[in-house]
Amino acid sequence: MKLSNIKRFWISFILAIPMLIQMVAMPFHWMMPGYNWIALITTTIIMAISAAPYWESAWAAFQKHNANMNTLVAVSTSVAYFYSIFAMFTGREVYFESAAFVTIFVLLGDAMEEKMHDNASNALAKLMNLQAKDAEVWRNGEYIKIPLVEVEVGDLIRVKPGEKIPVDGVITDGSSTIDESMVTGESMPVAKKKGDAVVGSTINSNGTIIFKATKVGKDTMLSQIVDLVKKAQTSHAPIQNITDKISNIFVPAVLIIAILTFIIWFAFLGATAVEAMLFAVSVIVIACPCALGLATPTALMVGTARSARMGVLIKNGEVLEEASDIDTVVFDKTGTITIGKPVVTDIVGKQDEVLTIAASLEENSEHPLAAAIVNKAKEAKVPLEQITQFHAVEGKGIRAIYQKQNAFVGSEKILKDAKISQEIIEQAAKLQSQAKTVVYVGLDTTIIGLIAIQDTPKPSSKEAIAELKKRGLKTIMLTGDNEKVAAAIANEVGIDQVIAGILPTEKAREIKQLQSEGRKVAFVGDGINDAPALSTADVGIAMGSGTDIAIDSGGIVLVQNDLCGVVRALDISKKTFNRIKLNLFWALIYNTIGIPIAAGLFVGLGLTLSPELAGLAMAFSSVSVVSSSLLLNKAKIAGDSKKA
Ligand SMILES: Nc1ncnc2c1ncn2[C@@H]1O[C@H](COP(=O)(O)OP(=O)(O)OP(=O)(O)O)[C@@H](O)[C@H]1O
Ligand SMILES: [Cu+]
Repeated sequence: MKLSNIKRFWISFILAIPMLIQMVAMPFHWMMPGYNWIALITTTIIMAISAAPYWESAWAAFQKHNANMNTLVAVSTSVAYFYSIFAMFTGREVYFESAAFVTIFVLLGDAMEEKMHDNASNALAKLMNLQAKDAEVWRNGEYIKIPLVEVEVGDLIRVKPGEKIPVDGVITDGSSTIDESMVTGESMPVAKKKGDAVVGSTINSNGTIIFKATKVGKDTMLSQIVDLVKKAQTSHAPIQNITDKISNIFVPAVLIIAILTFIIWFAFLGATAVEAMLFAVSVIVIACPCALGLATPTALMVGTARSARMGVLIKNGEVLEEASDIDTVVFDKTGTITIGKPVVTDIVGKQDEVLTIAASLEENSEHPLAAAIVNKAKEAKVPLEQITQFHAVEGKGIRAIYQKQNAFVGSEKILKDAKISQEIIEQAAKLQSQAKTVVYVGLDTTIIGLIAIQDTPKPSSKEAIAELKKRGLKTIMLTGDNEKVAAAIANEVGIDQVIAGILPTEKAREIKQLQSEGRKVAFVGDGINDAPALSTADVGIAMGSGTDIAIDSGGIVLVQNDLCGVVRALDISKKTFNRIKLNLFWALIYNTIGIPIAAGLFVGLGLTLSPELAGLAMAFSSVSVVSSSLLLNKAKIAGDSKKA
């Protein structure tokens, strides 16, 4: 028979009601008829149902020469129980209620934790239930409704206004606004048109759209989020090692203190054996560190779920602990601080010639700047020419043979011995100071022109950086771009410091350098080519694009492509970790204050603690730890408008 802790708690509690009545009636000198027998029978059932699992676990630990929390529960309850049986048949006073209530109170803590686990997994199950049940899919010349599980990658799916989008995909026809709040935490609906990505389980509000499924089943973004949160909730935080260590010394120490308490009272202070035994049992009960064991997991469970609702996915307790202690935030520039969709703004030199050569080369490049130049060429309708021997010089630019001449496009670093006129130098400096990236376009040893490209900061970057600085964090921008451009952008968004002109491969080294100066560094990047920097930093924060999450790359993943998520991530980590510390404090203070009282040190002041009261205090400390963790749902987090 496998009963849940919650059920066991209620059964035991109901069985214990007669003993409770007797305890209340005691001061009025009323004795329940047949009380001893009633107490013996009900307590025996309670021991069998509720105490036995603790005894078994304690016995298993004892065989391995270990002692754990269950040892304390087992020793205290079995001493009270077996002594009471002995007392009953030798005509002495019984203490069945001590055994029963200590068991019930220990169970209360366990039941609360179980309840929290259930609630947490229910919340996740609810998230999965957000999925549509079926989908309207194009099959054999018409749209037909099929169950969700039968949808395959590549299917064309029609979604009408007010319906749920069944799986992840890309719109092929139509446009609409879509409510993505359940996945991103963003409450504003997002306008989407042909070519835009959609996420399963979000709600289509006003237009009919047709989209092509790209991810189904376990691969959808929602499934991945649920998986990640599940893992995070049951993960371990390093601070728990302290808890484990404390428990390891604690339990044997408590048993020794209990034995000493018994000996001192009985042998030196003139107490009867029964009185001395009750002091010892109280010591064991009050010292039971079950609240200590609840302190970290319950807070982690609430904190990681809360952050997921805001579009911040924290991978595990270790990341959360690190993130609570960050003093420096390093940002990648392109696509992180800026939108990442650069556009050509100025061309210096013979416009058509410069653009033709640059675009002919850039057509072969994957760099974001290349897309800007190729787009501009299309817009200006200049013809592109064939090139040969293309090669990209990482972090510098590109080279190729264009009409038998050496052509190149890139930063100062690619120029080598090309001659630059004073006029070009001045032009470049002027454009750079306007926060525009300047690339040089050259043939053999002459610079034939410049192309200025602008990538504007995201609207939220400035505000997010101001919030970080308000929290006393140092902000640094890391970029391969030129110093002047970097400084201009940094100035625009309020970044403290720039590290510019570095190669992509050097980014991780720059972070190590900061760490060697004693800084605790978070790196924020887009997760595509920043993997080494993300993993070198104490905390790697990877930005998602709102429809795709780079789950592997960072310890923290932001669902939205927005720096406000960084502020939220650091805030919730700090709040959760502080809550863990507070929980540990409360869990320990009960034991520390309780033990001397239970041992009878303050008998002179009339202050004592019976085993039942000790059990109540212990239960109360578990309850206060669990409630304190639940309060994290209510803690104020910047930018979280949703009520928990
Ligand atoms: N395909 C290219 N076309 C033109 N210039 C290029 C190209 N690739 C690199 N460059 C030049 O090299 C510089 C550094 O490039 P890199 O890719 O390291 O960084 P970035 O994209 O400018 O900025 P960030 O480091 O913030 O992503 C660019 O600013 C540009 O001047
Ligand atoms: Cu306990």
